[in-house]
Amino acid sequence: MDKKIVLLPGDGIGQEVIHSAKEILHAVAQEFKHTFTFESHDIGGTAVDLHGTPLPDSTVEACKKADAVLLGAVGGPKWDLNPSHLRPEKGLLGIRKELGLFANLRPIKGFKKLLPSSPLKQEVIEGSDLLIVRELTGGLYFGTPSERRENGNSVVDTLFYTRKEIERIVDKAFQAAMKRKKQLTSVDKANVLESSKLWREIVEEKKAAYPEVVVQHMLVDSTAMKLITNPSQFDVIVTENMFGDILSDEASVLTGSLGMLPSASLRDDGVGLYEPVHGSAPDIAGQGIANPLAMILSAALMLRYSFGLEEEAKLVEDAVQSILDEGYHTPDLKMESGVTVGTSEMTRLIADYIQTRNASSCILSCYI
Ligand SMILES: NC(=O)c1ccc[n+]([C@@H]2O[C@H](COP(=O)([O-])OP(=O)(O)OC[C@H]3O[C@@H](n4cnc5c(N)ncnc54)[C@H](O)[C@@H]3O)[C@@H](O)[C@H]2O)c1
Ligand SMILES: CC(C)[C@H](C(=O)O)[C@@H](O)C(=O)O
Ligand SMILES: [Mg+2]
Repeated sequence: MDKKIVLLPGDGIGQEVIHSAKEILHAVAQEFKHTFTFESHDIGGTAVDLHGTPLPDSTVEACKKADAVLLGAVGGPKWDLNPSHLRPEKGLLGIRKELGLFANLRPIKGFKKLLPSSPLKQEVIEGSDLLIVRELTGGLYFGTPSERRENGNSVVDTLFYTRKEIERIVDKAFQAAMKRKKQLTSVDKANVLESSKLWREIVEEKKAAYPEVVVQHMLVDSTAMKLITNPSQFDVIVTENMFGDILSDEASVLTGSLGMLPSASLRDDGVGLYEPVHGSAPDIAGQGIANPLAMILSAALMLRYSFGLEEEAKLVEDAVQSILDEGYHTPDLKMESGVTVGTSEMTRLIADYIQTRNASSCILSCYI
């Protein structure tokens, strides 16, 4: 299979973990005889510095022509005082909107051996395996006007959703639920927000088309509590843009680190941008200790969703589990015992596993 992949490293540890994804994809390509070609483009703060904008037209054009896009992370203190239109985060929101990536899938699955990154008890998190389906191109992030008024002394953000925007993400979530445990939790703030009332109405209407799916509505505040006290009650969660952003970072404690959560940002025709849930982590950038697994697992999602390469995706995921089973982990992860490694060593261990594991299964199949 021949595929053209655009890499958007961005800023901070985005620059480091994107190398890891590329190395893993090289290993996959070599083992399965695919041709993946890579093209890097600027986004975020790096693009502000080089081109005077967080999202150059050349980046948008390249992403539109690509078979898939991998993004590292954007942002950092260097750009914190930039005017709003030059903030690195505008580049990220811009590319999501330009590509029409309305559905952000954030799977949260604990890997064996990893301890939670908080004082949560191991038995609370055991068996938690959920999927947050986050609406990505609407809501507060994109509402207008969002500007200072009264000489800068008052401000407004608008939470705006159309029926169509809610319907398509709710459909996506029902479809995901049909492939999993047929259990859907729709999270909103319908006791206060009009947008949530419309959201709830639409979920109720859509139920008829998916009669096998058991649906519950939950308010976002109590969901935040239940997510870390009884996570195994959840399977698929669907929610609006900002609630999904906050709940997914919270849910990352179940997996041991924010550095473990991958995501796929999709539209309906298979076009996708794949990005870790974490940010540019300025506190550890440049030290070679960033956990590359969220980025590598995002590349696995790309193989599965954009290229239909299930075996390859599964091999990458198995490689991650096996290397963790052997006790190797980056400093952000906690284990009872094990060996602490940096970004490049962790990446090499996974690439080696992919190459040797696939070679041994090939030798075996040659003899059978
Ligand atoms: N998708 C994105 O590009 C994205 C996502 C979130 C935040 N951001 C941006 O990143 C910048 C920093 O934001 P923040 O500090 O609130 O969030 P962050 O996700 O960058 O970091 C939060 C904490 O998690 C740790 N962490 C995150 N990823 C890690 C990894 N792979 N390995 C080890 N530790 C990891 C960091 O060291 C930090 O202590 C901001 O400019 C923010 O806007 C970008
Ligand atoms: C950087 C920011 C705009 C972004 C978001 O809120 O969507 C990030 O937090 C994420 O989760 O991808
Ligand atoms: Mg976030």
